[in-house]
Amino acid sequence: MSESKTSPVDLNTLRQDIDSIDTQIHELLNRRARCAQQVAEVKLAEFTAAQQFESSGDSNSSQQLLFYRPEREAQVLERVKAANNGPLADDTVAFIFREIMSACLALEKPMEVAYLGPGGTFTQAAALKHFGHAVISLPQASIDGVFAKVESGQCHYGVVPVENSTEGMVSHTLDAFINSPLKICGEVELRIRLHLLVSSQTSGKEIKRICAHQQALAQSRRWLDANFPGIERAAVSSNGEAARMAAEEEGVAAIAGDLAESQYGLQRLAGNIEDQPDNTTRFLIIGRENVSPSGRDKTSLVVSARNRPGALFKLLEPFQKADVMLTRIDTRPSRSETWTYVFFIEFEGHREDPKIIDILNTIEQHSIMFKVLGSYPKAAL
Ligand SMILES: C=C(O[C@@H]1C=C(C(=O)O)C=C[C@H]1O)C(=O)O
Repeated sequence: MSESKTSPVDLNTLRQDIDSIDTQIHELLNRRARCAQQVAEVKLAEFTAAQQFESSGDSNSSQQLLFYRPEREAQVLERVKAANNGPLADDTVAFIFREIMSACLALEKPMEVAYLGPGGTFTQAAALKHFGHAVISLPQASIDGVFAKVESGQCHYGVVPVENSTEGMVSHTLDAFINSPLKICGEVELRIRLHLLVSSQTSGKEIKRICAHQQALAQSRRWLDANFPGIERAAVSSNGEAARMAAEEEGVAAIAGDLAESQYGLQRLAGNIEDQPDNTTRFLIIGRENVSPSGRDKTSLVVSARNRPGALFKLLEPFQKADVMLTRIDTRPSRSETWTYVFFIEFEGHREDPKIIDILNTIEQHSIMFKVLGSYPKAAL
């Protein structure tokens, strides 16, 4: 005879248990929030003391930057994942703690994050995944617009797409870095799941036109050929814009993600219609401050060498000698001189690690242009 038959657990008792656990979680959450507030007070006191010596009058904006510590947040997320014994999945607990930290930090004043808009795009989803939902996310019309908002100090951080697993690099983002003083402060990876969405007025009726960003159309082309042959497809400026059109025009369907679906109150006719099941986009967090080491970091570098035999080899050799893992390398034509190239190199480690300092010094000697774009924690979610 099974255990549950001899001593059936009563539903009411279970619910009382849940209520009592919730009360404890609630108390602990507020205890944690008070602790985070105290950390903020300590940081502010240290900052104010340091300023008395430097006397560089500073704004509210940089006070907010003082409270937010990307490397510490990455460590918290890694720690909860490592300590997790289930039944909740590691990623699930990390997401919950992501939101807890976001809410604690927003007690001071929510951070403002610029992203490539409009609302409902995957870049907004990436911003919320990285910072949690307590930030204020502000849509910008272009990648340059995102850089400008952060450079001017109007926003604390920015989020821009940098590469897609099926479509390759977003070259505009790489080019923007070359002339910008901003630093890479983090990275986010997002599984891109595309859905066919319609408004309630279109649901059940004929679809006359399917709108989406050209990348989303390309990423679901085979599915569309099989399921909607002969229906007009229109490329629009973003998935968010496609969702807005579907919400307003009868007979229009959009291909977009979860966030656009909920923001525009659309219905899902078909889910996960992307042709590549592991379709992923990587985004970068850009900011004005360097990030301290978290222990699990990456560094991005842009460098240009004299155009002569073995130039690229000379740039890469120090990594091999020091046994440092390269995570990506890309080439872009240099804007200043025809047929010269700049290389974007990404590798594991932080610019303050002694081994990395040596590598960077060697590379700088072999290059005509050299710029560390930033060291930042590897994506933890
Ligand atoms: C509490 C701190 O400050 C902020 C809040 C954090 C949190 O809630 O865990 C973590 C890092 C910071 O963004 C801290 O630096 O420890």
